[in-house]
Amino acid sequence: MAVSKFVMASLTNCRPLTCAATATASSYQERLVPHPPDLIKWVRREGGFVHQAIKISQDGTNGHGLIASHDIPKGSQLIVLPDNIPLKFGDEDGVDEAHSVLVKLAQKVPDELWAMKLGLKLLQERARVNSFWWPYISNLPQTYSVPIFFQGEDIKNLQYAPLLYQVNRRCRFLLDFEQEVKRAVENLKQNDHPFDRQDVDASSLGWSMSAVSSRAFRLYGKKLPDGTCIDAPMMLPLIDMCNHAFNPNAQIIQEQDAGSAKMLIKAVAETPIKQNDAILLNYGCLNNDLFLLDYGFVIPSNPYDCIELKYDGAFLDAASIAAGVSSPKFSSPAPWQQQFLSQLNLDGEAANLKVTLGGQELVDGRLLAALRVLLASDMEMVRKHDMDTLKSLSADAPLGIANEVAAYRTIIALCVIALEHFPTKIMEDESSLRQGVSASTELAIQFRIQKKSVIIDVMRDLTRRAKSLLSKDTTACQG
Ligand SMILES: C[S@@+](CC[C@H](N)C(=O)[O-])C[C@H]1O[C@@H](n2cnc3c(N)ncnc32)[C@H](O)[C@@H]1O
Repeated sequence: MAVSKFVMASLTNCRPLTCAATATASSYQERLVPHPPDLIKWVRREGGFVHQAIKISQDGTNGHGLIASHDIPKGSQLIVLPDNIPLKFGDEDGVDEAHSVLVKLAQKVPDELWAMKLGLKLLQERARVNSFWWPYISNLPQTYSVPIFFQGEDIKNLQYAPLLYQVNRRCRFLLDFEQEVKRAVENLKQNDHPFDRQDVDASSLGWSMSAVSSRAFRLYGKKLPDGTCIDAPMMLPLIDMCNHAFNPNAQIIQEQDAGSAKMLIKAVAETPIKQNDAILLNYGCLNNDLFLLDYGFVIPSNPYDCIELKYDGAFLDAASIAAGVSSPKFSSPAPWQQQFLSQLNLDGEAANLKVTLGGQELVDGRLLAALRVLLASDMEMVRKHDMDTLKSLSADAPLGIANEVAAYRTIIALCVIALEHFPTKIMEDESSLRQGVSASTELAIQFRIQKKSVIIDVMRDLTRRAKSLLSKDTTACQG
């Protein structure tokens, strides 16, 4: 269920909350208006600082970006934003009716969709004719490549149930929230209306949620009387033109302004930056699900990408039989094994059955411990080890080589089953890409290729580990 593309507004003499109807690779570059104001000049005019070597580049493959027009030494300030420039959802917006409607609507947004809360404020400013932030907002992309805007076929093309679930959840939320917004504003007077009496639909809500999820940073917000600060998402004009890298050359820091209690937000060079280098920030060590859902891109060979599986006894029995384990106990664990499963929160009413493969951990510690324990027959031997050792892949076969190899082989069999669940093979996906497809189909296919690659990498790694253990075992027997 994709949110339909933006509808045309019929309102005049206002800032319409509409967008382009079709998204192509080049439309992701297009801005809300054809020739938006110069963002660098605006930031300087409003009291911010922009290093003279910082320029906006419009010819990158990742949309607009910032580049250095000459070398910049490490530690240099690149951009400094005073407190008035970031766009936040704050108390300082006053206590008028329009703001209180916005606050009430924001309270109805679930926490994990925090981007929608700030999105309401962004939409309000987008609709406001004399918004202070118009020079910034008009420079925002017109469309986003996040999957809530994919056609149904491309959502299916993702082929990965946990992501399909998230996309459907977001689409359903936006469609319901559209009704919520309509009800909240239907009888309001022009002056009290948060969106200048414009129609807000699921598409415009989706636009603002995506603008925020792909550009906002979670920083320290308001200072509380006890001196601590609450975490607040904010949009950082110009700084948010930086694209992402896991090895960035810039970072964001917050500092108290010497002359006031207000915070300054700075982008600072973390490494020396060479002429023509892109200025890059790390958006976070995220898997491709989050990069695609929130930012609309996929990172090839992402070291943090992983696949999600459900811990299921019958499924694990099938996998371990396929791996050559005789009479596995996953669906009928002994009471002492069940106790371990409860300790791992893999059994019981409030169990969390989600486990992962890939990423930094390679095998979810809880899954590895469960496999080691359920494939063991000697309770005393298991009880000699603490849980951290049983969960750690770096622990050297804590329950013996045969147990360890059986655990690895079971995971490899799980991987084979998981791969078989994808309707296409990587070779077929690559062939589809070569034939030429739309931007969103390409993104969906790249996403699923990466998921399959994660599984294959886990299989390769565990096969290598099993071989190495078995060769150690043979050497020990011979010695
Ligand atoms: C904070 S904005 C950066 C500025 C943006 N490129 C623009 O045109 O306004 C984040 C967006 O930039 C793009 N982007 C950033 N880093 C990227 C990367 N490493 N690969 C692909 N797209 C990237 C994605 O569209 C993402 O949603």
